Amino acid sequence: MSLPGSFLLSYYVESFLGSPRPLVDWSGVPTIILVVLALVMAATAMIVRPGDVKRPIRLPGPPALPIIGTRWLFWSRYKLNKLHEAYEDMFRRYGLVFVEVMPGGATLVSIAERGALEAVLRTPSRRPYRPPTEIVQVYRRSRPDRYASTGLVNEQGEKWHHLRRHLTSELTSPQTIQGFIPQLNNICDDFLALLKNCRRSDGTVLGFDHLTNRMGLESVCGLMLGTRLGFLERCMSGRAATLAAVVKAHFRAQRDSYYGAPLWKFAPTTLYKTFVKSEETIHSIVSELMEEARSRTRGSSQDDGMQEIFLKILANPELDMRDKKAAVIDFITAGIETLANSLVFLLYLLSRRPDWQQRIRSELPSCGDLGIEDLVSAPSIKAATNEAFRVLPTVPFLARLLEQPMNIAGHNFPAGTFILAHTVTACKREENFWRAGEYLPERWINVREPHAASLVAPFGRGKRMCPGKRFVEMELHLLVAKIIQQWRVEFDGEIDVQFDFLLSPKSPVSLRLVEW
Ligand code: HEM
Repeated sequence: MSLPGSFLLSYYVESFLGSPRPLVDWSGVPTIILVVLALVMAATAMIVRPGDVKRPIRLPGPPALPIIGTRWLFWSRYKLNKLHEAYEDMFRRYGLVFVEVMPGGATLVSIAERGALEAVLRTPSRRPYRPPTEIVQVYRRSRPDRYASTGLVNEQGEKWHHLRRHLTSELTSPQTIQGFIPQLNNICDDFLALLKNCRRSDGTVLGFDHLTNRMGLESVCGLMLGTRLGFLERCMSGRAATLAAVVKAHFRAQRDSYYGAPLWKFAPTTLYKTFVKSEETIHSIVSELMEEARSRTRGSSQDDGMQEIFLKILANPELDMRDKKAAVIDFITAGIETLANSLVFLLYLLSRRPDWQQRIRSELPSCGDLGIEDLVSAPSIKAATNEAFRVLPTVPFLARLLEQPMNIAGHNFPAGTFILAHTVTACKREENFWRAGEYLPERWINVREPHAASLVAPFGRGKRMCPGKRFVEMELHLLVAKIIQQWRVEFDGEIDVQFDFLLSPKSPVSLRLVEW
């Protein structure tokens, strides 16, 4: 079926299903828009050849069609859940700097050339502009009762700066995060106990990714809400399972709104409804959790690192209560999958290096709680983690809008150009790393040139860098240490990676934890 045909069909199917419309009532406007769109596309496709469409920036790139630009590629040639492979293919076809044309004519420049990446990511900026996810913006702006802003992840300029200043100072403070280590030891021990329970006699853990998701939930909620929530108990509550599922749906809906047909902007499509449902479910679960955490902390004399972040956010008079809640939602959704996926990828890559696992084990005490000093005296863990972030990070590219005109790789780009900085593609190139395609943690201990370390940016760069970085690194190091203290990690074959707005392992993942 033709593309306009599919648009219309999906709209009418959804209309017949008759669910309530979350946007204003357009009554009939979608039909008119879609019919006009279909007619214009059909007419222009007959008279304009793809090569005739003018690119606003003269650079190589896929052929652009009228109205939909180069987006047709993601609806035909490439699969959305393999977007990372699609970009690899486009870099092969068009070179390390190429341009896509978005629906409506704006350009999107993808770069994977070292000089270009360094120029974009190192340009100092007080308020870096990361293009917001439009579907989040549209929905949150339609709910002023719940949201005073579009939130830290999606805000820009002064509003972003205000949120960032008031929400992240505790999270990025080394003292606060190091104060969390006793609780993190407990969370890791509970995760290991859960793994033990789920291990078969040969050491296989089926659905390892689901368990890491629960660990992500428990630790990020623990960090943000200041209390343990029981996601690692043997029988997980329905609420935890729901939260894990809706966070996944939330990411997928964002991915589809970005790269799929932009129909949701005109009509309440299934995609928009899925997004709204996931956002609303997350909002109501997080509201409940915040209430519970508040009453538990009121009644407890517990005075440890865990409560600090939550209580300080709650007590901050500079923030609107809606912004406090939105922040907890954003931190939790930003943290769970990223952390869980990173752990799966790291253990998968380590399974190829039993010798490196031995080396890690030899640097650790044989059992017991681990402190910062134990992690510092095990440099092989840091090397293994850095190398996993180089080879298989969960965020494969960073998005920026240029604040000033810039010359990149010999081309002049105006201010406002939308750039996708593909750090992971650059990290896999031989001119940037010695034996770039291999997982070699030793390169982080004995550097072999070329070694463009600045290209490894799993948490982003500059002032918009991930505020969870310090916490995540500590937690990943602790988890790897505790797992390797007990078991050797094995995995058969290659892991199947898909793009769910983040790079994720295709579920379910099974790996083996074998006694030493
Ligand atoms: C392995 C785990 C994680 C990875 C790989 C990761 C990665 C990233 C990346 C690449 C960005 C964009 C940075 C940029 O544009 O320069 C980001 C932003 C962000 N991350 Fe993370 N993240 C992780 C975990 C977390 C956790 C645990 C939290 C919360 C506790 C968190 C909260 C955020 C927030 C709020 C932003 C938006 C910051 C802003 O725009 O100012 N992330 N993260």
